Amino acid sequence: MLSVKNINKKYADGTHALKDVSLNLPIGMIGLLGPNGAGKSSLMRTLACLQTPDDGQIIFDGIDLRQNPNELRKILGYLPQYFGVYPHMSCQALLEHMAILKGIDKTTRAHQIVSLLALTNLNDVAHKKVATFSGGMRQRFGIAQALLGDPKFIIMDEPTSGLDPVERERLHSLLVTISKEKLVILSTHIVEDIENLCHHVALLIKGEVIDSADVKTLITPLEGCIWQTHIEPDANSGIQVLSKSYRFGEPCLRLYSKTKPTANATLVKANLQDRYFFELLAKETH
Ligand SMILES: Nc1ncnc2c1ncn2[C@@H]1O[C@H](COP(=O)(O)OP(=O)(O)OP(=O)(O)O)[C@@H](O)[C@H]1O
Repeated sequence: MLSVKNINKKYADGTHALKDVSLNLPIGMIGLLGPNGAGKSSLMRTLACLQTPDDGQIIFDGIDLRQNPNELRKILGYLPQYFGVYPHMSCQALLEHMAILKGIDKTTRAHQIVSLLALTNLNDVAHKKVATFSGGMRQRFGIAQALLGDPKFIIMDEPTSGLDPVERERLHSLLVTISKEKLVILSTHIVEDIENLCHHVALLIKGEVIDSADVKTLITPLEGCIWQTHIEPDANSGIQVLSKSYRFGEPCLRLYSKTKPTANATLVKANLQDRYFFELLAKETH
């Protein structure tokens, strides 16, 4: 559905934000996972044709997007990480305004706004100013505006950041609903969001694609090598500690080792976070 070939992006100050990025992404909900500064927003902005890459090709559904940016506008819905709103406009008026800017005719936009307000659960606040919305309501508004024009390709940059658990869950259901028969790219550094929502994940670190596959394929290389323990291994043992979290105040460590690393360690199922931390550690040590 989306094919990205050899994209590079260097900013004016010399930062090489995207290094020969190539990806083949299927339809459905796709997670773009990477730490702060990995290049996720740079890639999103490039895919949305909001900035030009130095080279490379982006093909969506047979359309070369760099050659035909106007075609992209017809099929793209974009929710940026931060978006401004006109302070005095109501939710409904702002959707109307954005629909006009997208060139949607009067009858279609009237229908779409009614259904999008219902989908995003904003009916009751349709006449309130978006500037007065809570973070969650604002993100739901962001999704409603991104869906105007029924786009086939949707880009969402960190849609759940800063939301409370209830709003996050509400947003997750909404994202699952809208990802049917569309390509939805969701950028985040929250591994749990990706595990909950995405069937395919692209892992981006320091501007490079480390891997891109379905979650099971990404985890498989670590199966049989992830161990859990509450006792820190000796610093000189060379055992790789992937993560250290706490449960009820007790430490919980996840270790990577091909053989049983310590007497108290238990073999556990690998998860996406293990793979993510494994790759981060590998990048740090190289
Ligand atoms: N306009 C710009 N000019 C110069 N450098 C930039 C610009 N935008 C981003 N960068 C740099 O490019 C790199 C990638 O940034 P980017 O915002 O794409 O990462 P990210 O993965 O989205 O990070 P975050 O999760 O923190 O939003 C960083 O080193 C960043 O400082």
